[in-house]
Amino acid sequence: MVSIDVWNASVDFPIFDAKTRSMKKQVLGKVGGKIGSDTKVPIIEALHDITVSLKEGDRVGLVGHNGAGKSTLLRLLSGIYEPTRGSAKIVGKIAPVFDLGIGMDPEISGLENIIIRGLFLGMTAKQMEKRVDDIAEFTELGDYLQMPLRTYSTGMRVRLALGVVTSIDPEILILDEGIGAVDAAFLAKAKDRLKDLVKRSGILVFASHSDEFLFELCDSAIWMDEGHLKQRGTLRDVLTQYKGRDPFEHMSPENRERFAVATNGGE
Ligand SMILES: Nc1ncnc2c1ncn2[C@@H]1O[C@H](COP(=O)(O)OP(=O)(O)OP(=O)(O)O)[C@@H](O)[C@H]1O
Repeated sequence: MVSIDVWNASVDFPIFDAKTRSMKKQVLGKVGGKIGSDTKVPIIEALHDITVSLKEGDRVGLVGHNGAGKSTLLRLLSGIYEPTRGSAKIVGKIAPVFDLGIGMDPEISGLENIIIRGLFLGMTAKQMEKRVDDIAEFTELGDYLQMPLRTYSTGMRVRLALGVVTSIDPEILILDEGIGAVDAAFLAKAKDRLKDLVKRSGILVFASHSDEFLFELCDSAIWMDEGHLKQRGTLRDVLTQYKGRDPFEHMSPENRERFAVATNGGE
């Protein structure tokens, strides 16, 4: 069984390059951090006293303003950051997808990159070889897959990366919003694959600014605010508090109906 448990965790970033008094003031004024008492180095407390428990089947959206601590929390939940104070326990294999392009080598072909990227996401070479044809078909890149990645346009790279990411079998899937940065037509095609990917995952945590995308993939949510966990609840409740209005108000009737059934068991 997969699980993530975080107890009273804080994550601090010391800012060593803010040496002058005025620069320290500027840094701290912006983010409301605090000066470390021993070192006089300004410290930004990106996460403050977070306690959260995630278990098999959880599909959690992460919302909050810029700088609220979403990316830092995703990295804490992935085991990439250790808490400065408090503790974190992760049971399960993590597939962190923060940047679609990461782990791609521009000098090798698209086909070779499919295997390499899969390895980065915790798959074996054998597993990836079985999926290459399916990924190739999805990307619609044809003969380009034999060419080095540096010859691809940005959009072509995103297709390749999205094809690989949606082919894996993650125990814990941690997605940052960059995944939405694909052209709309291709995203529509990727949506079903993304939904299947989420179905295969034990736990999903997904940071996004898009209500519709959140409703597609998540049923509950966490609202981060200035490094604090402000609210955890159903996706609809959290978005209503966070945005000050019910997200269903501005949705198409079809989506409203679809998401209401998925999240609240009907309105
Ligand atoms: N490596 C780092 N070094 C110093 N400060 C950092 C670092 N990473 C994040 N921070 C600071 O921690 C705070 C939280 O940042 P984080 O990136 O987690 O926010 P976010 O909610 O993901 O924002 P966004 O929506 O803009 O991506 C910010 O004040 C940010 O400046």
